[in-house]
Amino acid sequence: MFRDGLMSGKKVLVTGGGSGLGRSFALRQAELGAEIVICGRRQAVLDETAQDLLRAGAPSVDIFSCDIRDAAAIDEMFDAIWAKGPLTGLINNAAGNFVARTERLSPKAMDAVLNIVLHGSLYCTTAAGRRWIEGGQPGTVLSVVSSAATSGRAFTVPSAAAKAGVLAMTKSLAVEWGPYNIRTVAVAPGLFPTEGAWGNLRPDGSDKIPQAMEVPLRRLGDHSEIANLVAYLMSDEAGYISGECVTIDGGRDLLGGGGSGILGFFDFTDAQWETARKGKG
Ligand SMILES: CCCCC/C=C/C(=O)SCCNC(=O)CCNC(=O)[C@H](O)C(C)(C)COP(=O)(O)OP(=O)(O)OC[C@H]1O[C@@H](n2cnc3c(N)ncnc32)[C@H](O)[C@@H]1OP(=O)(O)O
Ligand SMILES: NC(=O)C1=CN([C@@H]2O[C@H](COP(=O)(O)OP(=O)(O)OC[C@H]3O[C@@H](n4cnc5c(N)ncnc54)[C@H](OP(=O)(O)O)[C@@H]3O)[C@@H](O)[C@H]2O)C=CC1
Repeated sequence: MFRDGLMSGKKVLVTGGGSGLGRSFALRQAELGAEIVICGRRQAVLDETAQDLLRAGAPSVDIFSCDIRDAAAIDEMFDAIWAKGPLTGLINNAAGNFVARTERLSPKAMDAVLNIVLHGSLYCTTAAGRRWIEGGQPGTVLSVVSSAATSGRAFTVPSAAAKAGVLAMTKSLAVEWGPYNIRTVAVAPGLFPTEGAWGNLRPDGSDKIPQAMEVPLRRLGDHSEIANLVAYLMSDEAGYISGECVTIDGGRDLLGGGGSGILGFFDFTDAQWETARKGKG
């Protein structure tokens, strides 16, 4: 799909790059020739993925055990990265999320999500941007949000609020940092199975309909599809795209806009449609 070496000369930090979608983003860019840095809280996960990244072709891989809720730890990590050579890109991917009734959330529970998604992304973005501006270097920040950033989502309110903040950050900085040749972009994934998302967000009994029925294309996303989109957006081929959020969800968000009450219509028979047309449904 891409020319060989599309990402040669690039050095990209993927937060939460040890597992889930972040791992897939890192692997795809490694295949395309980028130097990769990943961070997360679990050292063993990072160690294992680092080996996979080298096998995939990354010219170099660095790993940092770093909790992105901790601004000082992030600064230390960025100093250590820069000591070996500046990043050209940052992917704000790490996230925390769980389903809960919002009125029952404790302040700590709200903070657990907001501190990772909103504060962590802002800390990492400013840590990179400050260094790029001081060094007169260009850069790209890609943040992984969700359609909840624009449409909201019941039962995951701290995550929806945090993702909305990250999207606002993306659009704001596209303007403020554009003159420094720093691009800020976002992707809004639909359903891409990962242990983290499915473990925290899809408890038994929560699926009233088969998951694929939530999606107009009638299937869940494949990691390669979003990893290719992310690689393109991180590459120089996307050099004139900034402040934009690309939704990659098989049309799911548009369906949500119709409300869950429309789901039954997909199985309507001709007779049912005829009855509805006559106002007897
Ligand atoms: C399928 C559709 C996809 C939609 C968009 C997808 C978005 C995603 O982000 S998917 C990514 C999901 N992945 C993860 O969440 C992985 C990382 N998650 C975590 O580390 C934890 O789940 C965390 C977010 C809770 C943070 O962990 P930690 O800092 O260790 O937090 P504690 O376990 O100490 O809990 C802090 C606080 O939160 C309360 N809490 C935790 N889970 C729940 C819950 N399910 N319901 C209600 N409250 C919860 C916990 O009780 C603590 O509060 P206090 O009791 O007041 O101390
Ligand atoms: N999967 C999906 O369908 C969707 C995903 N998304 C978004 O995509 C991104 C990836 O999601 P997904 O791969 O499913 O999630 P996972 O839970 O599978 O992965 C999350 C990653 O973030 C890391 N992480 C979590 N908290 C921290 C922290 N405090 N500091 C550093 N690293 C942390 C985790 O590593 P560790 O635990 O070792 O710290 C893990 O590697 C997220 O931004 C999510 O909101 C959006 C919509 C749908």
